[in-house]
Amino acid sequence: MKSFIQVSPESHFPIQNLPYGVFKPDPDLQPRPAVAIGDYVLDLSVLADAGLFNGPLLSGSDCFNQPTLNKFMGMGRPAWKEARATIQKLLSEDEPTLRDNTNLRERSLVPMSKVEMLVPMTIGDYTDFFSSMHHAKNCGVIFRGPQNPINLNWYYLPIAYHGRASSVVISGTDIVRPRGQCPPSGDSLPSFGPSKKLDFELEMAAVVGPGNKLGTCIDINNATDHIFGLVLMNDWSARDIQGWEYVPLGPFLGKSFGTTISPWIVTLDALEPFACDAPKQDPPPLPYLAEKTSKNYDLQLEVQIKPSGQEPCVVTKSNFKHLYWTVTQQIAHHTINGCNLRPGDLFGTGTISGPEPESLGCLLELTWNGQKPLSLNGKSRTFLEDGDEVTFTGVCKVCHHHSLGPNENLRLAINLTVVKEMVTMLDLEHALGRYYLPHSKDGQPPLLPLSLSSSLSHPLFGSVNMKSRRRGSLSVSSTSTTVTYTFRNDNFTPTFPSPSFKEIPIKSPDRPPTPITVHFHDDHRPSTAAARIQAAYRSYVVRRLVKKIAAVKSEVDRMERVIQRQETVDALRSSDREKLKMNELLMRLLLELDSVPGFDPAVRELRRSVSHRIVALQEVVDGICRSGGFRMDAWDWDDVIGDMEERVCRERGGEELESSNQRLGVRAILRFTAGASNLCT
Ligand SMILES: O=C(O)/C=C/C(=O)CC(=O)CC(=O)O
Ligand SMILES: [Ca+2]
Ligand SMILES: [Mg+2]
Repeated sequence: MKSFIQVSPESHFPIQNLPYGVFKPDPDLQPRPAVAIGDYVLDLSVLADAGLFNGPLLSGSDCFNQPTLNKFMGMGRPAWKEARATIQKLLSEDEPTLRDNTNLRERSLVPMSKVEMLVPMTIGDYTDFFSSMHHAKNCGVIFRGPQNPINLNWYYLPIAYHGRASSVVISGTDIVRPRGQCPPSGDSLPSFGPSKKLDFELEMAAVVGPGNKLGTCIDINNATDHIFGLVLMNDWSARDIQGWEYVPLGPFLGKSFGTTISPWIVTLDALEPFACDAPKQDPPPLPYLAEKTSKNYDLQLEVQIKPSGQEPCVVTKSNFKHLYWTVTQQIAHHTINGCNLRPGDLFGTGTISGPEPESLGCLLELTWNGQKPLSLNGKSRTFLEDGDEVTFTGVCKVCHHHSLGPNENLRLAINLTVVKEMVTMLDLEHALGRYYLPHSKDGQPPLLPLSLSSSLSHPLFGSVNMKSRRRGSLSVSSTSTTVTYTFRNDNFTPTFPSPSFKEIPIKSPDRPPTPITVHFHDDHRPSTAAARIQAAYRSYVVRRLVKKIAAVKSEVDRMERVIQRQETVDALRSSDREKLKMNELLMRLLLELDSVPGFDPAVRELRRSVSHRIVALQEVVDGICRSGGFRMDAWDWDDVIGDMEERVCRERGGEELESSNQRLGVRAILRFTAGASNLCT
């Protein structure tokens, strides 16, 4: 079959392909569905308006007068076949309807170079599988070592994670280098910053057709009818962020910052001539995953990286046929629990790596996690750099047993994506700086992130609740410098109709003046005013100090949780360095508390209770280290606590112990030991 439109032999879009997409002919016009033919996009809304979709399923349908393809996708294979037959006929060289109608041709055929392509469907859900055995094996060796690279479950079910649909973007969209936490190396704490291991993942993705209702499943042998077509997909991955965060719940921020798809969806009808047998599965799949015929497509894939200002280099060549789990098995598995699929849902295949070293689908594998750099234009390269353009190409080549002419290479669309340094860096830095302190001035490692919200809502603070309101502050760590104070606690009834405000700057040696606002109501006598100012100032200072203690307390909570973990116990027992580190951290918390002046009894009490908890933790750490090779559950906790009490009494004086158990932190130890033994049973 040939079109009346000239299609060059190199084109991805001969009349045999006719992939679907959505485009805008002009920034001000509505998006509309199209197919690609040669160097043109064919506007399906124009053909529909001209009444040219006149088959039984499509005549009268508005599926091509939509800004996305979801409606058409939901109509199912019979409608897709009818549309393909109509479009192929309209474009064929012998058919005069479009060929000889200049006006219709001019309105419906738009040069591809002039249009903007959009993500062609609303993607409600996006799932990314892990279906190439070569990829799974290589990742397993890299992440977990060579002993047992592939978990047993991988051989029984198509593993996947739920990806983020809202960050799926169309080819050509800049990808911002993500920032995040990267794993600790050696004894350091996790670091934070732009990812240094930004990677591509060579994937394809299936776009779901009709889908299924919640509570039903799709039979494996009908699953093809739920696949509208395939796109190329790049699941951009930040390997350093991913490696730190993915245990135990799987990929999260290391992959959610962007996923690129090609603009054109190639239908399974177009791919049919290139179907081939999928790999034989051993062990055989469970019956719900066993298909009568298990098909892949012989679809050659290639990735090029073009460093900024340089020539592109091909870095890998793979093939869709290497997938172990087929897309139909993915669909059957995804729905076997009754999970519903909807038109437009996206199913990533997972990185498609082949068996050869030059057919690996991502830089993680190609450079073995950066240990074996590639050479790009003579320069050594491990991961992606800013300004790189990554291009995926998929091509089905003519096979001799299909009588396709020389024009009839079937090519999939190009995916062209530029990576740029992120633009929102400043805002993000600002927002994160409050929670994560990269380095303190003295070069000490930071205290780990402090969370104030949990501490402030802790009952411990009930007695110093001052009913303050913060103005304009949504965040608990707001740095708002205005404290608005009403005198509820000072025997004033808050029923004044229109209070006036005064700002009173407070000077302190270490920070710029901070105004606080005092509400004056109908009583303006100087003595009352002075008393109120004093009270307001005092409350303000108390709150500042409480906040400081709260931050330390929250860190103590965290340390208590950390110390309860068996890994921590093991590390403390086996390494003096760990013990030293832990003691230093606890000591720094004590010093931090010491810097809080205790002129107010409530503040003093609070400070004391937190410092006693730290002392108790120090005792627990000592106890753990002294307990040598025992397991936590084998300890005699009564002895441990008895020892501690005795020692604390000896060192700090008996009366304090008698005055309150809680103050000595013994209750904290008891709580801790109860938690620890629960943990171990
Ligand atoms: O084998 C592992 O422990 C982990 C592997 C991965 O996380 C690989 C990966 O990035 C998943 C993907 O291909 O999207
Ligand atoms: Ca992936
Ligand atoms: Mg992704």
